[in-house]
Amino acid sequence: MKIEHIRHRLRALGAKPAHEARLLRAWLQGGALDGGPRADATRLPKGVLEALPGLAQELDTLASVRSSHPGEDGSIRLLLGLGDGQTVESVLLPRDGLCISTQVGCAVGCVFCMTGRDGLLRQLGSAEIVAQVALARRQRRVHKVVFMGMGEPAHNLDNVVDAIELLGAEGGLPHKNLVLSTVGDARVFERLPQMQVKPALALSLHSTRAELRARLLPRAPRIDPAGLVECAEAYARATGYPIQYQWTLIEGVNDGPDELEGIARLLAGKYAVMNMIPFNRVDGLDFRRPSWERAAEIARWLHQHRILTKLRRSAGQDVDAGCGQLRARATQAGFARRERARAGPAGI
Ligand SMILES: C[S@@+](CC[C@H](N)C(=O)[O-])C[C@H]1O[C@@H](n2cnc3c(N)ncnc32)[C@H](O)[C@@H]1O
Ligand code: SF4
Repeated sequence: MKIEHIRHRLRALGAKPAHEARLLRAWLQGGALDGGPRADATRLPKGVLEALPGLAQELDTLASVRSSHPGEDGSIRLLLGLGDGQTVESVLLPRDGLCISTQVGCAVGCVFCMTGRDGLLRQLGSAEIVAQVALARRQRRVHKVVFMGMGEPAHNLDNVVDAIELLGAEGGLPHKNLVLSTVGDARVFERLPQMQVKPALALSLHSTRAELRARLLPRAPRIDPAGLVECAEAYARATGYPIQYQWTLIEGVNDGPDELEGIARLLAGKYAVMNMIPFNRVDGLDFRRPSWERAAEIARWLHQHRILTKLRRSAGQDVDAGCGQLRARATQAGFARRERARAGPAGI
C-alpha cells in the first residue's frame, strides 16, 4: 500500500487537509488514529470517524512483529511480517535510532550481504516503509531513521521519496536525522536535491578501486569511486550535512594499504565522515572481518591522514547482526517445518 492510497481514502470520507495531517501524525507516532486533542478546527467528519476502526486495522496489517531479538547493546532486531506474508527486518538502535527496510531482498547482490543473495523479491510500498516507524514507536522513542535495512533505496525510489517526505513533514523527525543509504545511483543524485525534505546521505563505497568495487557490488551502477564522491560532495555542500561513507571492512579484501591511501586521496578535503564497519558473519560465506586491533589501526591511520573516521560495531552483534540473517533463518525454518509436515510423522 502507498501513502497516497491512505490519503485518497481519507479524502473520499470527507477529511480536509488538516484532518489528514492530524491522522497521519497520530499513526506515525505509534498512537491510536483518533488520539490527540480534538480542537474544534480539526474535529473529524462523521464519515472519517466511522471508518477509523477499519482503517486502523488495515494499517496494523501493513507490518507486525513476528519475532523480537534484543541485543546486549540495547538494540532490538525485529522480524516483521507484511500483509502478504513476506518478511523484512527493522532494528531499534541504541540512542533512539531505527533502521528500516525498503525492499524484500535486493537486486544489487553485494557478495558480502545476506539480503542480496536471493535477488529482489518485491518492493515495499511507501505505507509499508513508514509503518515500520509507527510500529517501532509503539515500543520506544524514535528520533532518527536510517534507510539501511534490507534493500537498495535507489531501486524503489518513488516509494522511498514519499516515505521520507511524510516522515519529515508529519513524523516529527529532523530532516538531517533521516538517512538514506545507497550504493550510489544517478537517480538518487538527481532526485534528492529536488525534495522538500532533504535526507542525509550515506554512500556505501567499500573500495576505491573500480574493478574491485564492481566485483563486490556486482549490479551497482558502474560509476567509478571518484565520480561517486564528486556527486555526493555536491549534495553535502548543498544540504550542509556531511556524507556518511560506509565501508564494510573485510580481511584481505579491502583493508590493505592501497585502499587506505585511496581513501585518503579520494576524501581529502571532503565534507564527509568515513564509517568503518567490520564485516558481520553471514551463513555460508567465507569472508572474515579483520581483528578489532587492525580495524582500530586502520581508523587511526585515516585520522592521521585527516579523514574523519568512525569505527562502528553493527547493532546487535550477538543476534545475527548481518542484515537479512533473521529473515533468512526464519525462511529456512519455515521451509524445513513445511517439508517435515509434508513428509508426515517421523519413523513412519
Ligand atoms: C544492508 S545495506 C542497505 C542500504 C543500501 N542497499 C546500501 O547498500 O547502502 C546497508 C549497509 O549494510 C552493509 N552490510 C551489508 N552486509 C553486511 C555485512 N555482512 N557486514 C557488515 N555490513 C554489511 C552494507 O555494506 C551497507 O553499507
Ligand atoms: S548491501 Fe545494500 S545494495 Fe548490497 S545487496 Fe545488501 S541491501 Fe543490496
